[in-house]
Amino acid sequence: MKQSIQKIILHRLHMRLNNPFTTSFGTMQDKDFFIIEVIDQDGHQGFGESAAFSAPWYTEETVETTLHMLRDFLIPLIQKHDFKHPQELTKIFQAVKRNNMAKAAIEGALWDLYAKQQNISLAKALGGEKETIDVGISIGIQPSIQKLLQSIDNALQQGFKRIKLKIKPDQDIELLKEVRTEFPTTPIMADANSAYTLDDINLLRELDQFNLMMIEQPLAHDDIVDHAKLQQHIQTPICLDESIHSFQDVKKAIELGSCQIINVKSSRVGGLTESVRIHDYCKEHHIPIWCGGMLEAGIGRAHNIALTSLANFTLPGDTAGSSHYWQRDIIQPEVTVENGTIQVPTKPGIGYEIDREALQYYTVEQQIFTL
Ligand SMILES: O=C(O)CCC(=O)C1=CC=C[C@@H](O)[C@@H]1C(=O)O
Ligand SMILES: [Mg+2]
Repeated sequence: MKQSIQKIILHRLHMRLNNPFTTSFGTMQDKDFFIIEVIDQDGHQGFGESAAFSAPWYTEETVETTLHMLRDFLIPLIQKHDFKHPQELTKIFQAVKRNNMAKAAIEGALWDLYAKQQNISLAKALGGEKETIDVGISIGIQPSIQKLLQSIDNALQQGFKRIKLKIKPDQDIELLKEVRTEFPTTPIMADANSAYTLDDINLLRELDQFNLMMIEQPLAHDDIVDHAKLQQHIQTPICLDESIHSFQDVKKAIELGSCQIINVKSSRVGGLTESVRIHDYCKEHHIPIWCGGMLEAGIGRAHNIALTSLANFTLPGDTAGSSHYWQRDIIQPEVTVENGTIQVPTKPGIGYEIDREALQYYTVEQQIFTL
């Protein structure tokens, strides 16, 4: 496939979220990111989207480190090496430690291109089987409990299959009590984004009364040992997010008993190839997984939908429709959710067209690399 590639274009986009997204680390309203376009000699275009935020609060990567990695290391590695399949990139990219979000951005574009060259959907290329996927919604920290209850109610009316809430110290037990009073049986999970330590074990044990589907990443972003200790003291299943950067991390976390569920974000683990490896391993070990989100625009969202079509993505992911995030998305048609489900596209590649006019509207900078 390498020989056929002629050009790589980095489009830098600025897009404003419809609603500010607040976590225990702060509030985000604007997204600065890259669309990576890879063009081959037959005119096929593959697209990927970078996930790192402007500041390193979620992982160590940022928009600027993504640019540095792509421009100075990853694109030169692609220019230098031959490959027939996007799976071979894992090995080629081994020359660069971590920087998984930068790797995933370009790997995703090459997977899309590969699927288009094969004239099959990206979902099929990855081994996906589902025709529709169940989705949930992630609700950021709200200014008041009334606002939160209202947001949950809205989400349920739209049909989302589960609700993810953000919690943090002082906005946990009381908040969940109020939520459970209003919504006693709704499938609800809580994401702590590493806001607690093992000293909070008694408080975290109190969460068991709320019958949550899971608690996501309660302890440190780089821990799997304390999570294993915590899991022995609480009934609520632990789901790991920030702690998982690779297939190896998954193996160790399962072996240690650090979690019962995994949130797979292809950006965080370095791409789709690693995500499929994680999927297959978790399936074999009866660990349910779901696809997380990074407030992506349409291209990243399309990749998430294709990935979620694999069989062991048994729990609803954080994949709301385009209009939840954006005034106007960069794909056509936009992603729509009906009764809490999204149709997996069957057209070649990601299965959505790029809205060139929207892409241009949001673009602030462009760099072209020839091969
Ligand atoms: O809607 C989405 O894309 C999911 C948003 C979401 O919950 C998150 C996005 C990015 C970082 C985190 O705060 C959080 C998560 O931890 O999963
Ligand atoms: Mg999370």
